[in-house]
Amino acid sequence: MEIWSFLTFLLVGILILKYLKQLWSSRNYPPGPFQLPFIGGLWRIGRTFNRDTFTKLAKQYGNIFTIWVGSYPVVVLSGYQAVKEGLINHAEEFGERPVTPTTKAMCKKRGIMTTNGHTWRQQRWFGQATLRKLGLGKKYAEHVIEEEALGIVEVFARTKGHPIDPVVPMTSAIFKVICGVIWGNQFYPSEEENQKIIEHLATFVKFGDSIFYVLYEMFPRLMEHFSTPLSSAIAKIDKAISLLKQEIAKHKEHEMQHDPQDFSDFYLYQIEKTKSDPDSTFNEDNLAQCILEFLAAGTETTASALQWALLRMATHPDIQDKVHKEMEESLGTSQSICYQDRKKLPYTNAVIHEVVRAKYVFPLGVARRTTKDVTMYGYSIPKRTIVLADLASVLLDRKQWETPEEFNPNHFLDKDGHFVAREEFLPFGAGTRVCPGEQLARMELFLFFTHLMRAFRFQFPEETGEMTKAPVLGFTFHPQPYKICAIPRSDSSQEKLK
Ligand code: HEM
Repeated sequence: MEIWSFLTFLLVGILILKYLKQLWSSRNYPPGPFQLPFIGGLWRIGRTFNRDTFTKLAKQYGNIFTIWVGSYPVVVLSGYQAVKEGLINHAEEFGERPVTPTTKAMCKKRGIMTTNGHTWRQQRWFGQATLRKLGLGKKYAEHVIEEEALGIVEVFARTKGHPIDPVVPMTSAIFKVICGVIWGNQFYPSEEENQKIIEHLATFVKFGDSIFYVLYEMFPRLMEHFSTPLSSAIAKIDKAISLLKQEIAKHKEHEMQHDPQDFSDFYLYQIEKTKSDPDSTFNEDNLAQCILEFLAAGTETTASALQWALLRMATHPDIQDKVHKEMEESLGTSQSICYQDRKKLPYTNAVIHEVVRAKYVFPLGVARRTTKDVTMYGYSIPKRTIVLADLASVLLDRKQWETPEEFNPNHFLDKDGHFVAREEFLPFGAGTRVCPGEQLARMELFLFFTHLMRAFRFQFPEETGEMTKAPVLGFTFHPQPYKICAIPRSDSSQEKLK
């Protein structure tokens, strides 16, 4: 009995000492909620992420604060000045991604989003340069987007003004754009294969939203002994990767490498070119991971932004009519719309930017990690600390935006109605890890939105009650499910606008 009492005292003593050591070592970090044993400052967050919590914490502790997740410090940057100071002025020091138990198990140090160092530099440089080539240089992506935008106009036209939930058609059209950029038009995976990949990705996203994700990050060794959704999520990711590898093999059979047409052609050519370089990280494992990341990062984000856009147009018919009128006056009878046309459509362009600002789809971006000890605003942030840039706080920053809580396209217009690019507009992050798909996403948003606005007036079905405004947090912030009517624009309605 005595030995058990002694061991219990010893264990409690060790835990108390560990806890006190943690409290002591946290004294130089930016301030934050009091740390309780085991859970740290998580008691202030609750089970699900809520924007107001971060706003309240920034108000209480300032624009840089620390939340302890168990014994791990997470430093949060809030508001434009702090995010700019961190991600742009300290770009190198804040330039890594955390390597956590989950990212290691799922991404296996491949691809762009969760890698660091040499692999990240090579994959990122190549990925970004190729997306740019396909998008802006050859106008290839623009062509793919236009086709899908016309496709979705057809889907809405077939509803003949009856209510439709836009989520599935919108997500599938955006998914196809990314597929078109990756695989080209000729060698497209079948609908069935695409569906399987979408399902595998959904399981992964669901795991990311669950409490098991947090528990696994905090206590990986302990959680390995339990059957959790992590093992199923890893299995799904592995299945998605093997499906993508089958597609890569089919692509190779067509020997397009010497006249590259799409992302996989360019990548396969790069593997060939660098095969005798011992430092090359170009291989099919990394290619499959990059493709998976483009599909995951590029689909729900853009589709959510477009869902918000339709919702906003239905709640602001005056703005919707102004957009349509500008398009009629500036584009006239021109059949096709191209990305360059945004210069002729300052109001429409401002509306699209305002949708993305006011309904940030990726509120906390993707976590960063410090590459060395950093001093910021007088606080010491040690090497390898996890940092979150609260991008939503930048897009809603009262010091930067005239009416941050309102949907106000004037945020992006000068007094003469010219479009103004704002440096506080950071929905794609900033610095060395800024979203490499930004150009593609901007093109998609512009072309999908304008094609839809030209063809339809969007309004809620008559029976729609009060809409719940709170967004749903999944991989992104997206609207609560809703139905909308796409009423074809008739000549008479166009006349009325004039
Ligand atoms: C509206 C659409 C999109 C939004 C709002 C968005 C937002 C973001 C944000 C906030 C980050 C983190 C940036 C940072 O750490 O500073 C990111 C990273 C990333 N995004 Fe996007 N994104 C969008 C579309 C896309 C598309 C279309 C693709 C690819 C086809 C893409 C691929 C990626 C990748 C690979 C990363 C990781 C970059 C790295 O770690 O170096 N995203 N995105």
